[in-house]
Amino acid sequence: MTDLYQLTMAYGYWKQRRADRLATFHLFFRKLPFSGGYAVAAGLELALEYVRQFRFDEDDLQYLATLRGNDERPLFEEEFFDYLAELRFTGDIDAITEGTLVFPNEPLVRVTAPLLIAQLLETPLLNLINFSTLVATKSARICQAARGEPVLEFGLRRAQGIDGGLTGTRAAYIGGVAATSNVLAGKLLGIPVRGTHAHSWVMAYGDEREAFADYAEVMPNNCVFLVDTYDTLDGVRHAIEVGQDLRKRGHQLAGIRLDSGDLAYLSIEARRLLDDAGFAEAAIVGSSDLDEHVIQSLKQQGAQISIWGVGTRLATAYDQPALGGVYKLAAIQNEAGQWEHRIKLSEQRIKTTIPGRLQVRRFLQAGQVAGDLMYDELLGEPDVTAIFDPADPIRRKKLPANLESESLLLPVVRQGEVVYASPTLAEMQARTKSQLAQFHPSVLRLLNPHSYPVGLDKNLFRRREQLIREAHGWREEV
Ligand SMILES: Nc1ncnc2c1ncn2[C@@H]1O[C@H](COP(=O)(O)OP(=O)(O)OP(=O)(O)O)[C@@H](O)[C@H]1O
Ligand SMILES: O=P(O)(O)OC[C@H]1O[C@H](OP(=O)(O)OP(=O)(O)O)[C@H](O)[C@@H]1O
Ligand SMILES: O=C(O)c1cccnc1
Repeated sequence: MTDLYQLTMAYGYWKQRRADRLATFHLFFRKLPFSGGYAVAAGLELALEYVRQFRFDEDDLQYLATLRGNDERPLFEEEFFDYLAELRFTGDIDAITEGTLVFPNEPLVRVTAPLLIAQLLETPLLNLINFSTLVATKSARICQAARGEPVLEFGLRRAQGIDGGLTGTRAAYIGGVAATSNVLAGKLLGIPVRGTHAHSWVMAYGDEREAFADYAEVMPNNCVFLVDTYDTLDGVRHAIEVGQDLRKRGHQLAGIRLDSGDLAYLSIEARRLLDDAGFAEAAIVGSSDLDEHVIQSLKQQGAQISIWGVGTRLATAYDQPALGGVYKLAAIQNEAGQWEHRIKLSEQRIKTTIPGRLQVRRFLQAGQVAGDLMYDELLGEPDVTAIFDPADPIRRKKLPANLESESLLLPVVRQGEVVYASPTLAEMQARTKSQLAQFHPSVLRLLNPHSYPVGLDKNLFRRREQLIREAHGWREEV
């Protein structure tokens, strides 16, 4: 599971005897998704499982042997397959744990390994981390808009294939949803599952009251009636009537679901009808193309929805279909075994990479985050006096002395062995929640958020500026 060009480079490194030089790569994104103020890291456990299982099977090699160049000769020579057959991941990986809030340019994953294998991991790591981080972020935004009320993930039918559905549900759960309609995710990942019924149940009967009554007969302990098939408020009245019968049988009407029309108006009216009939405990589930913006607007309108069903726009990260995470070489050993920095220039300053072997230190002040400082372990201990914006040399944030801090990149693989026990998904979800509590609301707001200070320590900033000058062939500082 990789792109062909990773294998063409791997072949080249092997032939040119560069395969075993140690190199450090960073996986990071440059721009926050959804025009938001934060992202939620996710996908690490999946990436570690990939690394654990990494190897070329016999049938993989047989397939690669069929590939031809433009002269119809084999692309790879036979001995390369003997090499690949023995190849295992032998390097080190450090990574930011799932559920951590992350920001542009910070390495979410750092790989230090023989060049050939570190390169081969580019595509799978990006595939596994990008989508999960994107959906976990979307989920956190949606849950934030719901202000602690349960969000149910209903997106499987619109997800990008089976794996998109499963991975999407996993990430949505890390971001904060309470449960999913996705039974496969329940079975395989232990995520709580919930479900109501569809319009087809009511349409199969024609008579709505009879449909609700029959449903209540077979499933008295899971009655959330979808009331909008014909006339929504009549539907609420029918739900109440069946709820009264349920009570006589010793059960409770769990709630109703609204799936069309003006959800603010209808939920307020439905709440009144339910309360007047003595069903104050019955929940009102709202669904219908919801996302964080619609939920926020409904809240502002006083909508009486207590559970939010969100499908398409969550599972597909509808307004931004991809996170632009990249994987860049930042340092490599030379022939003598000494580490050298590497930088990629760009006309856009923000796209010029950050060289070195990076660690991220997050500073805390009175329980709230103060800023993230990236530094280069190859240059030694960080200078913790200020955070320099890599995109703008004028912008820097001074850090008070003796602040509490935490290193975000943790050792997860050492010499090819996974040394990190992934937390449970529920623990990852709890981490997202506790992380969100550490950030100022101005960073978290959905519209035009304040940008959180993330940058380089003085040593790395200077080193990078020097490398930029050298790469341009400028000798003097201007
Ligand atoms: N009061 C409201 N304020 C803002 N947005 C709302 C409000 N009520 C509903 N919406 C949103 O407006 C959109 C309405 O969608 P649309 O007009 O396509 O049809 P619908 O009412 O859901 O009916 P149907 O499903 O039958 O097509 C949905 O995204 C819904 O979440
Ligand atoms: O709107 P979403 O956020 O994707 O939530 C899931 C939707 O899936 C179901 O209906 P479906 O979309 O199949 O049909 P409908 O649009 O006609 O209700 C459900 O009734 C929700 O409307
Ligand atoms: O259980 C539900 O209400 C549900 C499940 C999937 C999609 N829409 C709604």
